[in-house]
Amino acid sequence: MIPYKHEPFTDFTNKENAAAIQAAIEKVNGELGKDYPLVIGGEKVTTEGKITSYNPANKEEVIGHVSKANQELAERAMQEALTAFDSWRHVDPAVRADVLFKAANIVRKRKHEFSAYLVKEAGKPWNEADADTAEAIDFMEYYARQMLELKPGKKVESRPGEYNRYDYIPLGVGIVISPWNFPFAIMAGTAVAAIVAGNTILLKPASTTPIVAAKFVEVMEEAGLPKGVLNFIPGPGAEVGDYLVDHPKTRFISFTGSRDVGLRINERASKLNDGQIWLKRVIAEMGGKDTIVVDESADLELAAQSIVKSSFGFSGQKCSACSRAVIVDSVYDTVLDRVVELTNELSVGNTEQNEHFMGPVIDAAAFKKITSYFDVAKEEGKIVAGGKADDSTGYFVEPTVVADVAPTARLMQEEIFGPIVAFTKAKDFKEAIDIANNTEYGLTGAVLTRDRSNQEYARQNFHVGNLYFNRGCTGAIVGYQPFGGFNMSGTDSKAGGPDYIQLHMQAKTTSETF
Ligand SMILES: NC(=O)c1ccc[n+]([C@@H]2O[C@H](COP(=O)([O-])OP(=O)(O)OC[C@H]3O[C@@H](n4cnc5c(N)ncnc54)[C@H](O)[C@@H]3O)[C@@H](O)[C@H]2O)c1
Ligand SMILES: N[C@@H](CCC=O)C(=O)O
Repeated sequence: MIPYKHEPFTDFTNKENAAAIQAAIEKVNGELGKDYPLVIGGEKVTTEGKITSYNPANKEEVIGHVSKANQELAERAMQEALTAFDSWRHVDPAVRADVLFKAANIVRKRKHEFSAYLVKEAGKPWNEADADTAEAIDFMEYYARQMLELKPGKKVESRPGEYNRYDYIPLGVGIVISPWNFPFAIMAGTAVAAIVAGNTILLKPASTTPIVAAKFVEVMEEAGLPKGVLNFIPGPGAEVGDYLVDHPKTRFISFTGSRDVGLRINERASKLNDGQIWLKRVIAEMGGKDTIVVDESADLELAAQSIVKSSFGFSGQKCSACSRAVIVDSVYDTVLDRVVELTNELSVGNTEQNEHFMGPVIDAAAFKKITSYFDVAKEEGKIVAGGKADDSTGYFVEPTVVADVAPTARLMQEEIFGPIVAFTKAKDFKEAIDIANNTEYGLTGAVLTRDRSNQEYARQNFHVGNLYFNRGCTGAIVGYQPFGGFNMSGTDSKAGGPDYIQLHMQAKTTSETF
């Protein structure tokens, strides 16, 4: 077994690589508008009602149509998943891991094609699409190895005349509900973790990005996953989601998305329904309101670069994105001025060619929500860069910097999920950390400092699941920086970490007396 190493990112300044992704985008352009079925018990099911996926950079362009599940089809998928569980749970974990290794290799060979779909369907710039695809490969490679490690169980002690074992067994049927912002990595990662652990699943991707999910389902079939283990049921969250969350045979729910939907799922899952004989397990990775703190000892150029990259990468549409910069008084103006300079250099546009740092935001609803914060920004601070938007062809929002915002202002508290960063001044480092902690979230954060005592103070007191020093707060790598947050950011499941697979399993003690 080759030791796990994360999939390298593609260097698109290399002409061959640039030509390869361009060719993949051309190929995808030739496939636009196709129909994709549901997959239930291995059977391809086409429905009359469809979810249509559009290019957010070009509102008129249809990426594809996906059949739409309703409650009846969701029930059929549940029955297929229950049947498949009876056999899949007994399949040797090494064989289950092999399916993931093979799938990772299939994706690796078609890497740019997947990234091209992410460019077209989610509006990702090339580098962000490439990172999303690389992360999907990483999840498959990493969780497969994790399962092999767990296969023999964990060591427990035995007394003379006694043989004790501690083994992990799967849970049952899981509902995997994924967001649109990492339409490949998070969707595939949450699905394969559940599957390799021996569970069967119903996968409900976000309705804005179902095509890349449909492509992934094809890969899993090609990799040899038996029928009924992965059932693909895109559909409206409220209708299909609620039905399956409430279902008495649902054993666990793996959800990644917003705070409000996560809370709804958590609440509904806690209610006992007729025929239910277990407590449902909920894995919920939710929103963020992430802060970068800069003190007076920091490399201020690095600080400015880190804030810009973390705030505006993929148009700020990451749960990890920096949306608050808390800067100590003495260097506030210097950092703010440099961030404004760097922000003014960024370009926004269609990312089909590699010309723009930022593409569109995902859809009309996101555009409306994000731009509504421009008025809030004018009330609560001063817009010093950006502040304009254009939805005539696609949903383009300028990267926006808002200065002099109070720590408790809406702009500093609410998840905007777009390219807007608010700046706040702190009188000293301790106050900066207090401000960083004053939201209900606790996902990521970064501290730029050369002062070791400040760094250690932050390590102990900055309450986030992923804390970074002297870099930005986005871009966790599977197996290197396990990812998940505290408080309203979710259950801190730490995707891509050594404890993740176990969340999809239960431990069984057996004790034999001789
Ligand atoms: N913590 C993390 O790891 C992480 C990662 C990515 C995104 N996010 C968060 O996700 C959000 C953005 O994604 P989004 O807009 O897709 O989130 P969302 O909550 O609107 O949707 C997420 C998924 O839930 C489904 N859904 C909606 N209503 C449902 C219901 N009643 N029952 C079951 N499922 C339902 C949606 O269809 C979608 O598939 C942001 O808040 C972001 O911070 C968190
Ligand atoms: N894991 C990603 C964020 C996922 C949420 O959107 C990061 O670390 O930037």
